[in-house]
Amino acid sequence: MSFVIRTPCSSANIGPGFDVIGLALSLHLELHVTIDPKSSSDLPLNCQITYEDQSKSTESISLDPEVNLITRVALYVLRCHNQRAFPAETKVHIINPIPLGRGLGSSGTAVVAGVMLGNEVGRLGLSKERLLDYCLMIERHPDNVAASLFGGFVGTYLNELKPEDVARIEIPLSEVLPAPAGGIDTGKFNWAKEIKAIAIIPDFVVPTANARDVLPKTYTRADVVFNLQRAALLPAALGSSPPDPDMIFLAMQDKVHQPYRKTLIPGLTEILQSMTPATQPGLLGICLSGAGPTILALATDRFTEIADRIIARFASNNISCQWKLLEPAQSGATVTPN
Ligand SMILES: Nc1ncnc2c1ncn2[C@@H]1O[C@H](COP(=O)(O)OP(=O)(O)OP(=O)(O)O)[C@@H](O)[C@H]1O
Ligand SMILES: N[C@@H](CCO)C(=O)O
Repeated sequence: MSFVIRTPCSSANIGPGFDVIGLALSLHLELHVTIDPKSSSDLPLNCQITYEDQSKSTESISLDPEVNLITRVALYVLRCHNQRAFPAETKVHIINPIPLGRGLGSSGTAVVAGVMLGNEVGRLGLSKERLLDYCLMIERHPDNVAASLFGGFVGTYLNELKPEDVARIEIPLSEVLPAPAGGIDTGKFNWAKEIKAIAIIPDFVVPTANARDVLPKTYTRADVVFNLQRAALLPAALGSSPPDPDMIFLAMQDKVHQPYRKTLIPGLTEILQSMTPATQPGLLGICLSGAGPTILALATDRFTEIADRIIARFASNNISCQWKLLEPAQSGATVTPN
């Protein structure tokens, strides 16, 4: 048996939709999987991992199936279904173009790929809605994993779990969560075909955990209302064709996470304020991608000019960047025979 799991990366929040709104983007993690029970060797947990880095990341990825995030998640799903290891002679070749720890959802994408892998090799036949529950047991916020799993531009939610249920991660999910814990709204939001995403990816890592630690525990009513007003506008603004640049720019403003993350990302405030649709033709809006440090600029044209302006701002803080022109990935995670 041989198959490929393809999972898009994501940009979450898109400004005001902190932990709620996510967008799947056209940069895909691939797992090339073969299972050959006839060949015999003594693989740990029956699994051999090989890794091809196309992301130019400096961080190394473990090839131990009990440590590697993708296979660890697959084992969690398998063990919840009384399967202790991979089927004999499972080989997983990972091809990863997603930069690690930069705000393009590398970990959420790996978690989605991992639950898809567990579902396939264990022949579990779980629905994507149920797979999202497994993702949430690991990732805990739904915006990035829901975008990678379902694809497109999504609004997501979590049901409230009791803390004791959340803590029972080793218990089979069917006992912890008889009903789905979270999901996406009744459908995906529309995305206007003219809008492309420019990802400007600085050459340093911000672990998401650190970027969450700098956020306050409480907010003023004024800041909450500010974000709610803009988050309510955002899907309509980004779904309307032709796009209205002023409406999109306004709808992408945020007071819940970006202002606090400036301590981790030199020049962040200046970059977010450095241009508007009035001063940069083609620009629609600009935000931090995920927990950063990547900047996501939405635009209809002049992509190189917009990227160059943001790269120059980072350069004035001695930070180099790469950039990519991406589009929404509508299909989400897929499995195809090889
Ligand atoms: N393909 C992969 N294989 C194994 N581990 C991975 C893979 N991709 C990411 N990871 C793990 O996830 C970590 C990065 O996760 P982190 O949540 O900090 O950032 P991110 O997901 O890239 O950004 P964000 O959540 O802001 O979008 C990496 O350091 C690595 O340990
Ligand atoms: N919503 C998350 C990013 C996605 O992992 C955050 O901003 O911390």
